Amino acid sequence: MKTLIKDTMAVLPDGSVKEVSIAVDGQRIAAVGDVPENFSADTVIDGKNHLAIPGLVNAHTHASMTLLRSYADDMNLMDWLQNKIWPIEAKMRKDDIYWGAMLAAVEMVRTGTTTFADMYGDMEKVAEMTIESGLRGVLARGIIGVAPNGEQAFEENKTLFKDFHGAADGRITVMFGPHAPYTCPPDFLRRVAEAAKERKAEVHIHLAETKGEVENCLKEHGKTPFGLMEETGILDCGVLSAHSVWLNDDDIALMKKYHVRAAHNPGSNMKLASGIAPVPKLLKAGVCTALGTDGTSSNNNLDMLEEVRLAALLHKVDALDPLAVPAGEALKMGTEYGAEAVGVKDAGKLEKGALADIVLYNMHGPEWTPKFDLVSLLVYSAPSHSVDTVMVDGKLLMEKGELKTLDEEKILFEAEKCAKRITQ
Ligand SMILES: CSC[C@H]1O[C@@H](n2cnc3c(O)ncnc32)[C@H](O)[C@@H]1O
Ligand SMILES: [Zn+2]
Repeated sequence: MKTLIKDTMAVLPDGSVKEVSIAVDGQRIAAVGDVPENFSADTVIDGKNHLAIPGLVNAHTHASMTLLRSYADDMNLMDWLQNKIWPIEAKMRKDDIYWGAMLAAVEMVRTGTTTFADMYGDMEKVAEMTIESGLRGVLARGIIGVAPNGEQAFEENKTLFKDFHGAADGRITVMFGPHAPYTCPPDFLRRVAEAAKERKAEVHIHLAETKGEVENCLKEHGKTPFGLMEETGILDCGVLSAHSVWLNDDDIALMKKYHVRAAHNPGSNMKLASGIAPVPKLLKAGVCTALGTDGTSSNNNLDMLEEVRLAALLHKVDALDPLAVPAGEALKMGTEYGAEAVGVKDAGKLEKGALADIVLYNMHGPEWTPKFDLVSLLVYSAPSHSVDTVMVDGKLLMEKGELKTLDEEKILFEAEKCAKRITQ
């Protein structure tokens, strides 16, 4: 299957914006500009007055938590988890996970996300969503490593890896998902590290999210969460570290040494009042720092353009420096660095040979007018409903606002039904 996106404005890997045509052949980009004259496309997309970017990467979420959107707000992390979220998650069945994930898929495609890194239970249902929607998914079975379900969750993560790693033409990869240092004891983490290493799998974990987590970790283990991860062997596996808010210089040095990738969640960190991650410091230290929404009960949506905007704004006001995270760097965090963080090779850039994960914004409308600087318009002004066309792996998931793989009305209906049942 060959597609030509003709005469679109495009954000290129060096940050410049140019008018080009983009040729896609199978899963990959065949040319950006200088399209060979004999390129015979099956589909031609008119790119005039559109802006093309590499697809947005949500580097940390819990897709099926869409069912819990607006269920528990204005609480801090541990109060929210222990008193509202964990009790209701205990009532969720496989069907709920599936329809919650499908609801997330609709929202992700509509807002320009092409890859998501997910951690939850019953992840074979999220794999099903990934296969059906056409999205790219980096899936981990979230493991709370204590009785009564720790061992079973660990086994389920191994099964998930066996059944789905590399599935859907390589669109699915599987990681191990020990939830956090405060839910997984050190010996359990050691076993997870061994299992991950045996399979050459990576680890997705919440680390250093709150001040209390770090204080308790120091009290109980005499080490920070990152120090503990080094001791237990988790850092040897390749780690996607969600949050990474409360870090000292030694933690940042460990992140650099072990090539830990941070998934910064500005919306969730603000809403749960967790703190402000030292993002400019991480970027300066050369730590790959991507963006995530977290689940929609702590955000409360999956709109990655909003996270790009929050990242650009939050760190300016925190550092009292308008250059702390410039617009172009924030966009890279949501695209190029995102692809690197979740371990998807050859993605996150509009260049020849890259995976064809492409989002087109329709630039007609007040928020896109006038057009001095298209990256500035995208990061500081554009509404996500101007996402017009979404391609993953060379296949169109949305064209001119029309979803190609998902039955939106049925999904909204079923998700509403599931949410009512679990909250009754
Ligand atoms: C065991 S599956 C994953 C688990 O993580 C919970 N969760 C959602 N958001 C956060 C967060 O910000 N920090 C820690 N844990 C979080 C989710 O509800 C699932 O129980
Ligand atoms: Zn999370």
